[in-house]
Amino acid sequence: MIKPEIVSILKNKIQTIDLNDSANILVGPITLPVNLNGETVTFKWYSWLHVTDEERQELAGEDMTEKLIGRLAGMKLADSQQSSVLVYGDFEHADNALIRMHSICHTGDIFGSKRCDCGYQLHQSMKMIVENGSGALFYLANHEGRGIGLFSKAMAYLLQEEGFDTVEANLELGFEDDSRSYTDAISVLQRLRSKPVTLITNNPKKLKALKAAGMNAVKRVPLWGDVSVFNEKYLRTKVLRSGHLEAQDGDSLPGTIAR
Ligand SMILES: Nc1nc2c(ncn2[C@@H]2O[C@H](COP(=O)(O)OP(=O)(O)OP(=O)(O)O)[C@@H](O)[C@H]2O)c(=O)[nH]1
Repeated sequence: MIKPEIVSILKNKIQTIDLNDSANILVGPITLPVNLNGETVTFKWYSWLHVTDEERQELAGEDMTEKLIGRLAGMKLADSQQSSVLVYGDFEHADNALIRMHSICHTGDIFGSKRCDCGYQLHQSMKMIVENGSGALFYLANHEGRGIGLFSKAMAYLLQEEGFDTVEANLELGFEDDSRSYTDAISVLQRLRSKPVTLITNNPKKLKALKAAGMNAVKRVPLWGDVSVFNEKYLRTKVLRSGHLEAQDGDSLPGTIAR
């Protein structure tokens, strides 16, 4: 039996976002003070849970929060992946909002690996959002290795140590180069803001995904940086093989990544 006071604390912080054949259950906002380059910056944090159509129907009704809490302990959510979003400023109403759709990178974001530019992009985009005054960083937890998962990424890294590039390594292991979906994140974005956004990315596929979801007024700002001998080939492969838009004069870096 879930105590009524527990339900009443959580009820107003849980909402369902319906998709065609499934749903996302969004929880938040939660106050999240973050250490950003030595300064404390306060974000509003949300996480969401993707549920199937069947689960949505089972949870439906006035007592949805109670039913959800009742199932939570049995759902083994730590064994799967849930994504989240850090929101800054008056995200719903601000005229200019910067968005980052950041694919999880255990090695780059957590360990600070220099084999990719992910850790740099994560921290730099948080900084850009705060400097802009409004924005959101979506941290997409089922995107590891451009959708192949951490274990497979470890295997892909071993192939890369033998000379395969990042795209070839994915293909040799039986994956597509890029199998990421932005549908869930876009549904959350559309719930939190209906005005135009500017996307921080070098990847035109991300812009295309937002436009395909009906968000026509989307602009882009590039984000290149932290180029080193360890990731130069990886970055060049993104431009040459994965369709990333190369740096222009005036972008932070890298002059070395040329066609
Ligand atoms: N399969 C594979 N994935 C990698 C490798 N290095 C980084 N990643 C993953 O690539 C994802 C980031 O994708 P990128 O192609 O670097 O960049 P992007 O997100 O498409 O584009 P930007 O928005 O410009 O950053 C993260 O999920 C990383 O885990 C690699 O060598 N092989």
